Amino acid sequence: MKLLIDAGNTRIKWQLRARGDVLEKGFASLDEDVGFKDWAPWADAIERIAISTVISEDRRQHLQARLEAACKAPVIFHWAENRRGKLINAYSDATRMGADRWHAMCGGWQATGDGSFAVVDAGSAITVDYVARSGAHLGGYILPGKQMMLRSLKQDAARIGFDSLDAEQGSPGVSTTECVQHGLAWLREGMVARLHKDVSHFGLDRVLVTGGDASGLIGAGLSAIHDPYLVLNGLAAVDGGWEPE
Ligand SMILES: Nc1ncnc2c1ncn2[C@@H]1O[C@H](COP(=O)(O)OP(=O)(O)O)[C@@H](O)[C@H]1O
Ligand SMILES: CC(C)(COP(=O)(O)O)[C@@H](O)C(=O)NCCC(=O)O
Ligand SMILES: [K+]
Repeated sequence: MKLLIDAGNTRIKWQLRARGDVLEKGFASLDEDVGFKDWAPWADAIERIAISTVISEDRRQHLQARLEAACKAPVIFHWAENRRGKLINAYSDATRMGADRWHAMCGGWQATGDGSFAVVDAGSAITVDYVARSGAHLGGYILPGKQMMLRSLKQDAARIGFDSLDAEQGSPGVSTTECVQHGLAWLREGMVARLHKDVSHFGLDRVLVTGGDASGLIGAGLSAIHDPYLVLNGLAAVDGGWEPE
């Protein structure tokens, strides 16, 4: 049995797999013991732990130590690579790319076969990456995520005080709360429109979306396949021995 972990800046996503089948899965806050309790019953049966992460080196070491204390299995970290199979990273220095972006692209490639695709990961930050049918990564974007935007408005402007409000509409707001929350919806709509334009411009066959705020983008009209575990699918393929050609 294998434990797969995608440790992002906000949450970890995990799955227990045996012979490729997903037996258990879940989300947990990185700073709580929730995930550990969830998979504790299987601790003795876990033979290997594979991790894709973008957290700081301090937090990474802490996570590794906790896993090693809870489980005898080896802990293996996988990072972004120059290439894997036909998939070729556009970064000249692949070590600078977030492992989650690379593994999401690997998951997209596995799901799409020889098709081209866009991957959107709406997590702490939002990332967008485009992959051509040949497997060439065309590049991507990094944007602040929903909570990051709200936090920066609250922290960096003295007189923006607002409440939470799950605004789906981008109509002009008539209070601070509405202006901020409708502003987010407005930005989402703009992002979705631009993404659809790029999909047509680059002739991409499909869009895959993941991350905690994926449903917000779908609500704003994003035409995409939603897979909350996309990064883990790519990680599983890489850890399972999918050969870099
Ligand atoms: N239960 C939840 N806990 C934390 N964030 C959540 C939750 N549900 C949805 N979200 C949203 O998901 C985002 C984090 O997405 P996630 O994919 O877990 O990020 P990361 O990969 O950076 O850890 C947050 O910005 C938040 O808006
Ligand atoms: C952009 C990210 C912060 C997204 O991570 P997340 O928000 O999902 O936790 C992460 O992929 C990262 O730290 N990337 C390193 C820079 C790069 O990819 O170029
Ligand atoms: K992520």
